[in-house]
Amino acid sequence: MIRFEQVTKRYEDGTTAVDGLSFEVAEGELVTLVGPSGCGKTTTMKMVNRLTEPTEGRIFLDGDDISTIDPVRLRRRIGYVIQQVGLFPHRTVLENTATVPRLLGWKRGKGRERAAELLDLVGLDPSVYGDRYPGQLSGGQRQRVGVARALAADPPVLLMDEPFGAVDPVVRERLQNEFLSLQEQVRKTVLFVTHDLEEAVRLGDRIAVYGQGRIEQLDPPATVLGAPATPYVAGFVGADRGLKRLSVTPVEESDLDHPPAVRLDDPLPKAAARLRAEGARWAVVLDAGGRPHGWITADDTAPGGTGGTVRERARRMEASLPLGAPLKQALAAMLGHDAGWVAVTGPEGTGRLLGVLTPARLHEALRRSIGADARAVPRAGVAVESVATVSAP
Ligand SMILES: Nc1ncnc2c1ncn2[C@@H]1O[C@H](COP(=O)(O)OP(=O)(O)OP(=O)(O)O)[C@@H](O)[C@H]1O
Repeated sequence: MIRFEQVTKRYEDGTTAVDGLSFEVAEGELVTLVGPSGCGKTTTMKMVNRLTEPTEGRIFLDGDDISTIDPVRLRRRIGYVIQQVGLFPHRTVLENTATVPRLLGWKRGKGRERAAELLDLVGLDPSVYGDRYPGQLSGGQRQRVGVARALAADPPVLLMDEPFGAVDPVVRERLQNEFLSLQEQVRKTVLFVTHDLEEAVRLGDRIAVYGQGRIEQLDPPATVLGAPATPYVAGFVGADRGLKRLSVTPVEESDLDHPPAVRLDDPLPKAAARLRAEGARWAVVLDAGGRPHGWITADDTAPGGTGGTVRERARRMEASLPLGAPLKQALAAMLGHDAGWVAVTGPEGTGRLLGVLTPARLHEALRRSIGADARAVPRAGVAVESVATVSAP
């Protein structure tokens, strides 16, 4: 959806803000850009909507080289949310939200209808807030209007530059949660700049960790925390802090998925029927005691002539851990076995399968852990970044 090809940006004074950047963001994916001040995050964003032009390299949006698209038309395809929301002070919330539809020449009624819909979507009742002026809103409410306004023309892409940077930690957490559920509904392709690692972990499908002008690692949050690609990334995630987060968060029963399970001694047609009935592409294979043995795909169960049992076609998978084990152990098992899931067993001693943990669910568990910590800290005087000081003993 968005593709950077060897993009470099040198400002006139000789500063190289971005240096040979190549990466891709898939449709509907949310990638957070995180890194220290001045490492080129904002420059990266501004090149996407052509507020800044690259010195070298090319950027593609949905396959189109953006240097060939008129900037005004380009920006209609891209919503932009920044920290200083930039609402017009003398226009009402509804009018502010309808800015882009109006610029696009929509009929006034249609624009206002759409604006009201969006205010609702970001949790602001249009009948209460629509006629207010920005000065009559809290900081968090203003940010919500900023998000609603960026979504007004339904652009496929959103660029968000520290959108929640100016609000206090409690409001920020609420805005993050709201934005996550909003994103589940609208599934935009999002580039999200933050200097806050926790925010990056919580929101990102993947995190791009910036060094000076370049991306040091672009991976799902759990991988960035658990397996930093370079010493720089390890330093940035603060070995202690990131690993502690994974080390102190246990795998819980609610984190588990439950794919169909078949037994080693089941006849293949029975396994095939089970998979068909559940519309699944694979099943966990259990031994006679209900302990995980491995897995089998729907293709593996396809009739091969003589029938036979699951045992003959099952694939071995040894990544397994007990319920309550830390996420770090789960991640290590996934990475160690190059597996897309790990078997989770319990209760104590029996080794019986309870369910499986996938990378996506591991990420959710991480989010849960961050959320729980954020709620546990007192409202005043706490920097949301200080995971090390608020993590469980
Ligand atoms: N218009 C400009 N002219 C010259 N240098 C600039 C300009 N804009 C940015 N820079 C420099 O480019 C580098 C990258 O800046 P950029 O704003 O992209 O960083 P950032 O990672 O977004 O930082 P922050 O987190 O502080 O916003 C910095 O060294 C900055 O001083």
